[in-house]
Amino acid sequence: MGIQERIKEIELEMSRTQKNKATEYHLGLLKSRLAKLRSQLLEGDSAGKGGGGGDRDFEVVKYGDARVALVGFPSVGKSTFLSSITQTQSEAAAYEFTTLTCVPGILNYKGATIQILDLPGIIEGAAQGKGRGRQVIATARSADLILLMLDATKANTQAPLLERELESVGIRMNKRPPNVLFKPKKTGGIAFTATVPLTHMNEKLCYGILHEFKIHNADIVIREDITVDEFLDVVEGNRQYIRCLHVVNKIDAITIEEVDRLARLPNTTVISCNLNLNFERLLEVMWEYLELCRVYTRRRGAPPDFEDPLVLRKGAKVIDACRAIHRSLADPHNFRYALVWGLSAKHDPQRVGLQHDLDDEDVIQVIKK
Ligand SMILES: Nc1nc2c(ncn2[C@@H]2O[C@H](COP(=O)(O)OP(=O)(O)OP(=O)(O)O)[C@@H](O)[C@H]2O)c(=O)[nH]1
Ligand SMILES: [K+]
Ligand SMILES: [Mg+2]
Repeated sequence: MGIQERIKEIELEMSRTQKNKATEYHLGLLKSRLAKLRSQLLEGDSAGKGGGGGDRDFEVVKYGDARVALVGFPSVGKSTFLSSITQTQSEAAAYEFTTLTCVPGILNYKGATIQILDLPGIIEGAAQGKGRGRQVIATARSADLILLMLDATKANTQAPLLERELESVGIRMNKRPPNVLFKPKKTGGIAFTATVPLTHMNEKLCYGILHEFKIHNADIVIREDITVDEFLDVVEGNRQYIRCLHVVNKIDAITIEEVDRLARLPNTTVISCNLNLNFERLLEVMWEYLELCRVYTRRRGAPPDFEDPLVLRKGAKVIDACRAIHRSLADPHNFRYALVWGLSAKHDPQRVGLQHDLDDEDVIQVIKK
């Protein structure tokens, strides 16, 4: 029996099993078997078996400070959107599957260079290799932000279908990794600790799942009330935690009441490419979701360079800024101290070391030895 059939079989068994205390353990084990098979499917892809291989023209080199992927059903307006916010013209048309490959564009925003990838439309079953599904999903995995583009007239059904496709290949949207320590070892058996009461899991199920994965020695410390699925995410370890924003396009085609309702959904921004509506707002939300941090450099005796900031991740320290200027600068042999002006500074300027936390729009001057 192939992997696909075994997946189908387990899904069927799960759907037939009633959910209650008595079946909790059994369902947990089925879930772990399912997770294992799905991972095998993914690994098969990256090894070039399955539908993933032989598509060099699909791969686009990462460029700029961050990468945003446009994912959605056919004809929701992904290409129209790319052509509206970048200089790149990606062919758009009223028929499905107009776009057949990955088309990159560049957006310059607030001093940052953001790569936007227009992708072919995906349909239900994409994760199993329908259409260009696998290549699209592999590209989505490499993004810092996924824009899940939806057609306003079908948003209610499209959103959950797309989410399921992406989740089935290990993409976790707008989630943080579970607060669990998991450390496989060579010997010593399983050491299990939960620092909080567990309401969806228990120690026995944890052992059962680890047994499924042939893990017999490991330290486990569970620090939050996780679900079985979250425990599997930790054990498998190949999940991709990515920010995701739902972009509802074509709001010109629905009633104002419906626009209002959609706009209030979590992680959602509504737009119309046809009417050029709400782009400013979308860019602001995108910026927020990318969690970037701009740091302006200044040379001794010169004003700060506000044109070309260092673009770092939120939470960046002085050491990250130094590395972005030049690798050798973060070396304690070269770095003496830095002067920092801005939100992170107690006074302007503050004299700081490599571990100082920077804030968006700080100004930095590095003093070398
Ligand atoms: N009413 C309306 N139509 C739009 C809007 N944006 C795009 N369209 C139309 O939707 C159709 C599909 O647009 P595309 O940009 O090709 O869609 P896509 O998602 O790239 O489609 P594929 O590449 O086939 O997956 C075109 O006829 C566009 O003119 C919009 O805001 N409102
Ligand atoms: K289209
Ligand atoms: Mg397109």
